Amino acid sequence: MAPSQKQPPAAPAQTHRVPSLVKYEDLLSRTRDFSIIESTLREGEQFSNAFFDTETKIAIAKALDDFGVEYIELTSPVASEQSLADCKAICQLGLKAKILTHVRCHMDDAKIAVETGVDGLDLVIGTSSLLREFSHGKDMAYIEKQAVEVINFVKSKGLEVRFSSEDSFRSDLVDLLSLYRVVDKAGVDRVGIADTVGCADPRQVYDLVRTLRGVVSCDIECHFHNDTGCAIANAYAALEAGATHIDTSVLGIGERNGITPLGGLCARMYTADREYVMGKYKLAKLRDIENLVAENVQIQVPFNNYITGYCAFTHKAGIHAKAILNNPSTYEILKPEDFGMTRYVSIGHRLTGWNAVKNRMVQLGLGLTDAEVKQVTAQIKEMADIRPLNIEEVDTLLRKFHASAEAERIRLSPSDASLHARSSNDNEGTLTAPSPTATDAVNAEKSRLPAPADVSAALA
Ligand SMILES: CC(=O)SCCNC(=O)CCNC(=O)[C@H](O)C(C)(C)COP(=O)(O)OP(=O)(O)OC[C@H]1O[C@@H](n2cnc3c(N)ncnc32)[C@H](O)[C@@H]1OP(=O)(O)O
Ligand SMILES: O=C(O)CCC(=O)C(=O)O
Ligand SMILES: [Zn+2]
Repeated sequence: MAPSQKQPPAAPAQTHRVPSLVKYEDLLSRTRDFSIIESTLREGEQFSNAFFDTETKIAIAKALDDFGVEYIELTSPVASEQSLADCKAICQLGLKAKILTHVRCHMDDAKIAVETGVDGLDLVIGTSSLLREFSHGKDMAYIEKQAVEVINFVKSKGLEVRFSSEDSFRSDLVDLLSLYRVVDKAGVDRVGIADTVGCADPRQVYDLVRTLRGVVSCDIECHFHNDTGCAIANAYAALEAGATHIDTSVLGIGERNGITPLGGLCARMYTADREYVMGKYKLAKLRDIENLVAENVQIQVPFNNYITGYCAFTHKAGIHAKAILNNPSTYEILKPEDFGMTRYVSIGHRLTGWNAVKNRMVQLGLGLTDAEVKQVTAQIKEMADIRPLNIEEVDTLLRKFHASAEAERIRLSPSDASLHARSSNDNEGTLTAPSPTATDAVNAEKSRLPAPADVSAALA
């Protein structure tokens, strides 16, 4: 570019807003200052397949503690003798995370719970007319009186206490806010909002939490079911509106199809503030925690799971692959290495492109000219029109192609052969080979259909 055409140097990126331009919404937001209440050992135990013996509960609690969640919520000790014993056992582990147990807002339950050694109680009672009529049969006046009584009792024991209204989004708003005002005045540490049936959308969540933020001075916890697919978005909207605590479970397990998943919430919050999330959670442990829980409840980690799904960092189409190899930010919002994962570029299919194939050639140490890479890419596409090839089949094809290209070069001009081979090795810095955490993606490729005769013959 001629000197006269030079652009002025770019202004430094603006990282802080001028105070007068900070919006009220930004001041409310807790997306950079929130806590996770991990409820795999409470809500997760309500998942249809869940049965956690003591040893498993302890392993899960330790893993979550190591990951860095701020709270671990346990099943009510009133549920069974073993639940009581397990609650006590987990309290004795000396974990960094605070241990909570989840009980009905009733003195009988609270009296048992405060003796277990927990750091706090999560009290709950249904406030929607449906639950008042068909679950516990109590009216709002009774609920209010009971709530204050139980809160005072728990506080008198020096424990943290949260009060939550089950089915908040189908409860009367005036009833709800009056109740929360009363419990806030009674000195509750947190109030909870629960979308028990998964009916809420992010806008409703934002409105309710923001309104509540103006009514109570205590912390606000939110619990979102995923029946209509909004559990993560709702959690994010709640934090934007000033909620301070979000309930999660590993892989989202819980009643019906569950709640906000721990991994999904991490992915979302990392996108909002990578350093903050990486600073407080050991993200590379997610995969092991999910595998531990999946194995215990006899499910597979879903293919499209946030972060750890087998194809979460697999890139396929040629246009994507080229750009990814030049700069991964082009098609990745999450950096796989931040989660102990590995990127994988899949090439044995008809959507592949020569840039991706060239990259694989370089990985294999096989030098070809760009024109030759384009030729072998055409061969891959032709074969992959019959069925996709796995990585070993692609490698076989590339090696065969390379050997015959080399032989041809030597035949034509023996002294120039090695020059050709070296000329295309200029892309080494951008390589991405299948590696241990990409093995799921590689194995999936291998397990596809057996080779039809014409494909196998070409590779033989
Ligand atoms: C939305 C949620 O996930 S809330 C959390 C759900 N968790 C659990 O249910 C924990 C596991 N539950 C259990 O082990 C049992 O249900 C128990 C021990 C809590 C109660 O068992 P049971 O006494 O046999 O009652 P059952 O489960 O049939 O019915 C629930 C009882 O709790 C009462 N109840 C429900 N919510 C509340 C509440 N917040 N405060 C007081 N009582 C309540 C109901 O009225 C009903 O009592 P009743 O029929 O004896 O009058
Ligand atoms: O205690 C809470 O806030 C939530 C209880 C619960 O699991 C629900 O309402 O779905
Ligand atoms: Zn729930």
